[in-house]
Amino acid sequence: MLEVRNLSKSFGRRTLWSGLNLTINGGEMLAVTGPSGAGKSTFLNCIGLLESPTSGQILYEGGDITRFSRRARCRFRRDVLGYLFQSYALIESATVADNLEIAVRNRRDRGSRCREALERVGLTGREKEKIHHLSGGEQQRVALARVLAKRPALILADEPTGALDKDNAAVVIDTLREMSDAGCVVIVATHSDYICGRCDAIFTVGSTEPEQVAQSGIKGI
Ligand SMILES: Nc1ncnc2c1ncn2[C@@H]1O[C@H](COP(=O)(O)OP(=O)(O)OP(=O)(O)O)[C@@H](O)[C@H]1O
Repeated sequence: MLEVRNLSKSFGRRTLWSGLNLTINGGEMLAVTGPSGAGKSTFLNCIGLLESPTSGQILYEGGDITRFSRRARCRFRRDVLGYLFQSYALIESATVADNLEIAVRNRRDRGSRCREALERVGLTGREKEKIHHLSGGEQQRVALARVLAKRPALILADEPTGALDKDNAAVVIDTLREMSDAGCVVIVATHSDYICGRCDAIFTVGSTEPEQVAQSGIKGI
């Protein structure tokens, strides 16, 4: 379970957002929306420990991750978190297989997990290709396969379909929905009404609590 309590973020004198509260359980998928510049990426980056909030708490399984030591932050990123960026964030000069294998710590099932993940995103047989030879849609499917192979409990996806055509976007959203249904906490920053409709709740950055889309346990606190 992830809880955000009274979270605020300012850059200098500019307050992006303040007093954010939400609770999201495993098995739930939350859309984070709001106008360009509202601070969606910054919100995800605070949860992903890439940025620090100005005040408030982010609790994961009861522990305040904003107070983690350097070592605990590394462990959290390594063991819990999966990040999917609009810009893919792959190692371009490396192969598809290299980009996936780096995400799986357990050597014993590394090969099978990577194969399964590539099959799920429709890239079986492409293991030896270099990332920079792939199309944008294929690169995002590799990034998605990397998250699948890693099997994180918390997935942060920042505009994951922003640069994709309809078919590739559908693979990404269907897969994130499946991972959520399998028990992950999934948070997606998006401008897309379609993606908002696939989520259990919508959180508009700038408001203080999420709005329900369907029956779900996500609630403001
Ligand atoms: N390190 C920083 N220092 C100062 N300002 C920053 C920093 N990072 C982000 N900002 C500003 O914070 C605001 C919110 O940025 P952010 O990328 O979180 O917005 P967003 O809602 O994700 O936007 P978009 O929908 O366009 O991606 C922007 O005006 C940005 O310039």
